[in-house]
Amino acid sequence: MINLLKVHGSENTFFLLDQNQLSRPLTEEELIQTAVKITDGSAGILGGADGLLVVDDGVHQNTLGRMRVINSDGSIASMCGNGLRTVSRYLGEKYDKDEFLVETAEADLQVGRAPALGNGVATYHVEISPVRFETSALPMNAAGRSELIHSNVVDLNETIKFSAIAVPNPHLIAIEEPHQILNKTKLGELGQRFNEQNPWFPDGVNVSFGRVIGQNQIFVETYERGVGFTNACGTGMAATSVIWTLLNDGKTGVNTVNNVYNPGGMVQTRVRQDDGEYKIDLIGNATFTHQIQINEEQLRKNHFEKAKIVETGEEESYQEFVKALPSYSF
Ligand SMILES: N[C@@H](CCC[C@H](N)C(=O)O)C(=O)O
Repeated sequence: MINLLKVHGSENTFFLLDQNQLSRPLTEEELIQTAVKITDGSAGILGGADGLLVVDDGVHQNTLGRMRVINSDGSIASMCGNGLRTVSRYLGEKYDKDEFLVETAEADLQVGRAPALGNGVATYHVEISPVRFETSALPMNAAGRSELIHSNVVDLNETIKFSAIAVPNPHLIAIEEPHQILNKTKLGELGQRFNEQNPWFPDGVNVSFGRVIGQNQIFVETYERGVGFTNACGTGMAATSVIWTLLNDGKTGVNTVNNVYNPGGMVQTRVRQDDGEYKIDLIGNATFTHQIQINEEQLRKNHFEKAKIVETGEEESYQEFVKALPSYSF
């Protein structure tokens, strides 16, 4: 029998598969098919999810394991902040380690256990890096601009100022300005437009709106590439924190801890500068909601009907934590 987990970080939901349990690992093509099927709200299980997290042994020395991320539409992502917290918890508990490195598509990232954000809420910190501002890193065709930081690009939208940043997955960020009101309809329109065939983002982009609430407090909502609206996007919140730091509005800064509220809860971010390079610490819940047991043959055929599913009970503590938070929306 193979054990899968249903997990979430700020209610950004995933299935987690450790390939070490399989008699032979699934190929990338097979993993994509599994991701599309299991995350499908009607064909999958437990109402589907936003993506599939695949854990394998690390190839790089000194890493405890490797994480790969497949979005619900089958596209591959280079990074996932909320997912990495849950993978970190999985690996930390499997190997009984508190601080270690996890291999991801572009970097080996420092992760570890952190003080609980709420009663009974397992909490992990993960490093988000590398951070790049070159539009070519997203990639983005930005009318000849090599960087885009809080700028009007009339082609994208006449009034909203955008920033482009790769962490290393691609993000387009708009932080609401005084006297401006950004709304969810606009976020959805932009998210859809930049994730179908379009002249600016050949590979699509995660689009986030941020609203500064107060000193070190911000609300962020994201339309994700390969998924659509999600309750939270860890890399989106990390990327928005970097852009907010660059705005110099006196409400945040390097090395300060921000509370980042999202539709699924709250995480913390700390933007650091190491040797001139930005890195972000993303701190938040790593909740396992369900344990799933499935026969290997059924998993290989993507037949999930006979899977045995057991609730962990962790969601109750997470919901208690969320109940105590202020709630915001665009
Ligand atoms: N939800 C994730 C990001 C997942 C990948 C993203 N949709 C992409 O395609 O880049 C997060 O928490 O960072």
